[in-house]
Amino acid sequence: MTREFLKMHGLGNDFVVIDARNTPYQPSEAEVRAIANRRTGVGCDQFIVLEPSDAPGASGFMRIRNADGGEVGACGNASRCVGWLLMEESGGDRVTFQTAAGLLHASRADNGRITVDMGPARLDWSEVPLAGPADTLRVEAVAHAGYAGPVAVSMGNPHAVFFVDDVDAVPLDDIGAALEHHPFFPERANIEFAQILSPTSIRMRVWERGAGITQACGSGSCATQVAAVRRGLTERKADVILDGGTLTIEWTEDNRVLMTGPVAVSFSGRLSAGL
Ligand SMILES: N[C@H](CCC[C@H](N)C(=O)O)C(=O)O
Repeated sequence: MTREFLKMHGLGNDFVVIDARNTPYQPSEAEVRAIANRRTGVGCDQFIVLEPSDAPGASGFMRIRNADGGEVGACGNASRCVGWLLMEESGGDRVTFQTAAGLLHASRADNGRITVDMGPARLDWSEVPLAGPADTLRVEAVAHAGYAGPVAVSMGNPHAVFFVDDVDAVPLDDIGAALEHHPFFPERANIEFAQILSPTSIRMRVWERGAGITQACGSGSCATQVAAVRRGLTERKADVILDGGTLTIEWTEDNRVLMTGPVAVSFSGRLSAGL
């Protein structure tokens, strides 16, 4: 059997997207790894399957798999891509869809950009989760290679945000994996290094759980802005400047995190063999 897919990206964080709302599709971890492989497969950071949803008002369920095959609860850049696809399909300018972390609401913004309400920031240690009670504003138990005390926050997936003076000086290739797998993160973690440029702009680089260094991370940008506001470093709305481009993130007073940025379709294709 073969399946059509769309190759999409948000600021270079790229996805293979399959619409399985009419024909169920639950690939194994090995299948996802093979598709995500940039040498022998299509190549992507995350593999997205759109499934039927029985949640009232939801147009579908977005299943998120990392390149290592694991299923995760949030993927901001892919959420903008799926939101755009669903709005193109309905002709509307807002849409709701389900993820493992809850309902997301997407809407059209200016210049072809998409805004997704990524839901609340989860701030308690047990929600990240961490291995034990800790002050998530500065997790002293997490230290490696001279970096210590990140802010821990969940956007439906775990993040550890380190604030540094110069992100480009951080040897992310060398230390990302050790931090992702730090024992204080029982479900591993996405690792962000952030440099405050002004009260309304942050430069950030990311090592993603299950994917490594990516060009951009939407949920990581949300986590970074929440962390910066909690530390008193930025206003509630700021631009996060990533290797692949810029996202605008607002953490509202009623604890919703709104992410705005572009989406792009790279190409379409067909997957075959064992699908
Ligand atoms: N690139 C995604 C994040 C994927 C998170 C995934 N790496 C995880 O394990 O949680 C984003 O734009 O939010």
